[in-house]
Amino acid sequence: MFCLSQLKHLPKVIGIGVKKCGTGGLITFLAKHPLIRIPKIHSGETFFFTEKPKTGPYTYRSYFPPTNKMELGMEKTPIYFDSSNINLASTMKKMVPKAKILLMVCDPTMRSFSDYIHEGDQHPDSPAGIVTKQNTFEEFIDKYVPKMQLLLQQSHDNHTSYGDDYKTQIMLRGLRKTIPEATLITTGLYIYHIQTWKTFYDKSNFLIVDGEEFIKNTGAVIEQIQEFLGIPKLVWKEDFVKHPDTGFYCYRKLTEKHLNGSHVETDDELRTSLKCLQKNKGRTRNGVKHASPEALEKLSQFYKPYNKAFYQETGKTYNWL
Ligand SMILES: Nc1ncnc2c1ncn2[C@@H]1O[C@H](COP(=O)(O)OS(=O)(=O)O)[C@@H](OP(=O)(O)O)[C@H]1O
Repeated sequence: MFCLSQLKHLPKVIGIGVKKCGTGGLITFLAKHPLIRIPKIHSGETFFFTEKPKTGPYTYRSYFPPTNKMELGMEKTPIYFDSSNINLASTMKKMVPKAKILLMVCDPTMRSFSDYIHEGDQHPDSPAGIVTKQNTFEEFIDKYVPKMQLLLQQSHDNHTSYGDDYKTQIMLRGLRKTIPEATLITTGLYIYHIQTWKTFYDKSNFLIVDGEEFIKNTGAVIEQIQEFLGIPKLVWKEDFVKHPDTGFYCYRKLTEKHLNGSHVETDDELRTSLKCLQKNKGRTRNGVKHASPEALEKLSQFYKPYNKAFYQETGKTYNWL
């Protein structure tokens, strides 16, 4: 008998994070490409490597829709990047050695505030959600930044460079279990979390995307990713249009009538034709929810040396200092 699961394959593309950097937009817009196929569950998030890696490749494969030789199965689970399991990258490499990895980073200060709002709204009973209900963002920063500074100082000993400090990499990942709400801050210490990925994936299979750039130039970033994945460019810059109210890019396939200008759309027509991300995306970056500039400045000062080290590590200057 013909069995669909026989046509299921392991993914060829995995988005590993970073949480709140735009990973939802990344997978949603990439899935507009006819060769990219994503799991139907949880916005394409399987959590396989954090929840059940021991169940093996057969289980992992079962999450994906059937794909032919040309098609690329893709998932993204933002927590992979800095999960408590330091061996996650090595397990992934063993199971899907040829997968291309997408890492979307963004300004860690803005990421932290976005995560703070997200946990309070989406997971009010989680440790982070409870802390966000009990503290304003400013109070949270005043309590937890000094705590993190102390832990980092104690762990760092005599190390001169940040990234290769294995003890601190382990310590930060361990905080997920001991002080879970601290991840609102520690996830943004990219320089530590990237180390294990660097060990297992070389540049040809690992693309770092800037989430801030993605917000500003969504279509250009999506074009760049298609190049990296080696698939024909079928989703273009021109397929993305800014929503007249939110200012975020949404998808709308460019058609002949747009090209020849035979029909000029009203804002209302535009609103109904756009395929935007769900409503809980875009709460902080366009100022619907805002934090005090002082709290953001404190956090940004805290991240500064770690951002600099990350710039050096990746050989790219982002705009977060
Ligand atoms: N096109 C478009 N529309 C709406 N929102 C956009 C878009 N592109 C990027 N973003 C930013 O994505 C942020 C959410 O990040 P993630 O999708 O990674 O969140 S999650 O980890 O999956 O929960 C989300 O963060 P918030 O602004 O805090 O909601 C957005 O700023």
